[in-house]
Amino acid sequence: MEQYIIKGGNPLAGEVEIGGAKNAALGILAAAIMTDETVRVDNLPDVQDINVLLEAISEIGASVTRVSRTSALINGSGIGSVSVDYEYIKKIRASYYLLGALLGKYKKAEVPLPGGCNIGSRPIDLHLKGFKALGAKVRISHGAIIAEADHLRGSHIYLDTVSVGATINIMMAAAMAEGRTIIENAAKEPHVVDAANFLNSMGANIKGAGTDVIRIRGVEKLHATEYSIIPDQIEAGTFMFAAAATRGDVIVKNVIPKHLEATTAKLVEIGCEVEEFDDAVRVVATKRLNNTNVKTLPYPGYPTDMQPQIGVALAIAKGTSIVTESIFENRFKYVDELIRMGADIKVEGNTAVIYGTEKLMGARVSAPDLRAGAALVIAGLAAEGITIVDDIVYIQRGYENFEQKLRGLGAEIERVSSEKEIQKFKLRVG
Ligand SMILES: CC(=O)N[C@H]1[C@@H](OP(=O)(O)OP(=O)(O)OC[C@H]2O[C@@H](n3ccc(=O)[nH]c3=O)[C@H](O)[C@@H]2O)O[C@H](CO)[C@@H](O)[C@@H]1O
Ligand SMILES: C=C(OP(=O)(O)O)C(=O)O
Repeated sequence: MEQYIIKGGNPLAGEVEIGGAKNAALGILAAAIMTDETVRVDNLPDVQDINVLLEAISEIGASVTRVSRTSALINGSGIGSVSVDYEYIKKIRASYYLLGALLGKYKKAEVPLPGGCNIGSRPIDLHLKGFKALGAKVRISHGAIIAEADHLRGSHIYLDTVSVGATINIMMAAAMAEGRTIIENAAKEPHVVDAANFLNSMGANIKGAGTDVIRIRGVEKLHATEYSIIPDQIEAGTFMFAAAATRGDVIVKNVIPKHLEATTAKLVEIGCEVEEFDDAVRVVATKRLNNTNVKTLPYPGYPTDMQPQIGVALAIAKGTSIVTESIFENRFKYVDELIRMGADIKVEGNTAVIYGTEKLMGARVSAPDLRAGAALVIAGLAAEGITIVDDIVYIQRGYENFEQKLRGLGAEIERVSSEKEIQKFKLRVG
């Protein structure tokens, strides 16, 4: 079991390069198997979830060639099975994208129920409702979802909750259905747009992605493409809050500033300077942060995947802040760990009332999930003394070279796996 050990107190300073968006890449890699021609995907993030999905698609017969750390060639012509039976696939949320991809291409898919971070009950009823509207029969058998159809036919689908996963999944299946599909109340996240752009580059006919009405004209075949994934706005936002919480000065490079608007607005509100460039943002925090209120919402609202990170910053801000989580019911698990570091936070239902404290103290804490884990690392960087974060396997699901990137900004952080290494770090940092 690996841990991060951190000596806090250094303001982060310098430049950090952001990788490709995990949640866009997961949809795009699943969609890549929808053609029998070779697809090249660039700017893949080098994270655990991507490796798991690539293994899963090669397990069903697709050929996957890693041409570099961040690029892969995928050819779906050899797929011999539409049944995804891979022991790790259950661990990732995005395994559900193989349903839409396989159903669209082969009109049949059998995929284990998805896993992912335990941040709420996370039903996939809307995905299944969409597949059914396209004419598929859907059943659950022995922990797997089986969806099949003689023909998929375009349909008018209204999503009663805004869902990123359902929007992308239905878009994939509908891309190869007969006729026209309209998805209403679609999610507008940048990764929805990226998945649509990718499918269009393969010959799909999808219009309106990025608005709440997506129109899809089904095509019979998709073809080869070369595509580069958008930058990860959540990784970027995490570094922006790390800069803020440590009163640092960080240039976050290779981003699309427009995708960071909600994060930037909150950083400015709590007293940071945020300078925007064409493909970078600079975050400067020179004094103690101010309090604010924030509510998570679908894009372009403040992202739920950035909720724990702002929670940590507000824990050391002046005054009282209120954080409302409106997407997932179980996303405050980092709060108990933060309290162990000296934070003063009360959670009631989907609201956390954060009474800012002057400083946090290093402690041994556990990452309860991906973003909460990253937030606890930020807490450790801002805290006085040594913090050890356990269960970093969650963090590795979504952050590439996290500790190297932080070290590049002056953080004292090591990935360790034994008591001996912990002692060595403590001796070194004094
Ligand atoms: C792999 C991936 O991209 N994960 C992201 C994706 O998760 P995921 O695709 O699971 O999230 P959704 O956007 O689907 O979920 C939004 C809300 O809709 C509800 N819902 C969703 C589907 C459904 O069939 N029925 C239903 O009720 C969920 O419980 C939740 O309350 O979007 C979330 C919201 O931006 C992010 O936090 C996750 O990081
Ligand atoms: C919650 C996340 O991932 P997943 O949906 O894959 O669990 C995330 O990326 O923050």
